[in-house]
Amino acid sequence: MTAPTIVFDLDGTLVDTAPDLVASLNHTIAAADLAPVGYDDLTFLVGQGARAMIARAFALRGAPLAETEIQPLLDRFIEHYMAGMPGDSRPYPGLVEALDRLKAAGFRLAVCTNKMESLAVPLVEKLGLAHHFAAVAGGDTFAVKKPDPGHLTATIEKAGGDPRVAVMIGDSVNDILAARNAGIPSVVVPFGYSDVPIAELGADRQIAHFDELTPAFLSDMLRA
Ligand SMILES: O=C(O)COP(=O)(O)O
Ligand SMILES: [Mg+2]
Repeated sequence: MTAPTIVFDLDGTLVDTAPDLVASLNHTIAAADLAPVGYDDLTFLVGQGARAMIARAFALRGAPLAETEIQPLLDRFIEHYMAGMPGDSRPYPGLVEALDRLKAAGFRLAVCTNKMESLAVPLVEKLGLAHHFAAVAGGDTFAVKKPDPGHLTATIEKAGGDPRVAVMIGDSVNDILAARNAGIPSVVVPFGYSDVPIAELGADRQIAHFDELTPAFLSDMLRA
C-alpha cells in the first residue's frame, strides 16, 4: 500500500511567519505612505499569498490600488522578505519532533501553501525543514490554489502519494475547505492565523500542540 501522505500548510501551521510577513508588508505599503498594519490585522490579510495580502492592506487602509501598481509593490515585498529570510520565523513548538516521528513511522510528508513557491521553498530550506518533505507546492505551482481541491491533490501526487490516503493539517479556512472539497480528512491547529473561530471551520479533528500529532492519531483518522 502507498504510504499515507500528511500535508501541511505553511504560514501559521508549520511556521510562525507573522513577524516577518508584517515587517515586509509594512515596508511595502510604506512606499505608498500607508500606516503600518499590526499582528491583529494578519488574520484578515494572509491566506491567498503576497499579492492578495498587499491588496487587502490597501483595502484595510481605504486606499485605492490600481492594477498596474501591484507588480512593483509585489517586487518590493519579495525583495524585502527574501533579504531577511528566515528572519524571526520559527517552526511551532514540537513540530520538528512530530515530523521526525511521522517520517520514522513511514508517512510521506508534503507542504501545500498559498505562499509563492519561490518564497516557500527557500523558507523551508533555511529553517532546515526541507529534508522532511517529498514536495513543497506553492500557490503558483499549479493552475489552482487552496481552497481549490486540485492544489491539495496535485501536491499529494507530486509527493508520490495517493489522495485517497492522506490527511491535511492547516490553520485556516482555505486549508480545511481544500481538504473537504478533495474528500480528504483534516486537522486544524489553533496557533495560526484564522479570521474565524477554528471550531467553526469544520475540520475533522483539532489539536492544541504538535505533541498530539502521532502516527496512531493519524492512522485512526485514516481508518475513519
Ligand atoms: O502566505 C499566505 O497568504 C498563505 O500561506 P499559507 O497557505 O501557508 O497559510
Ligand atoms: Mg496558513
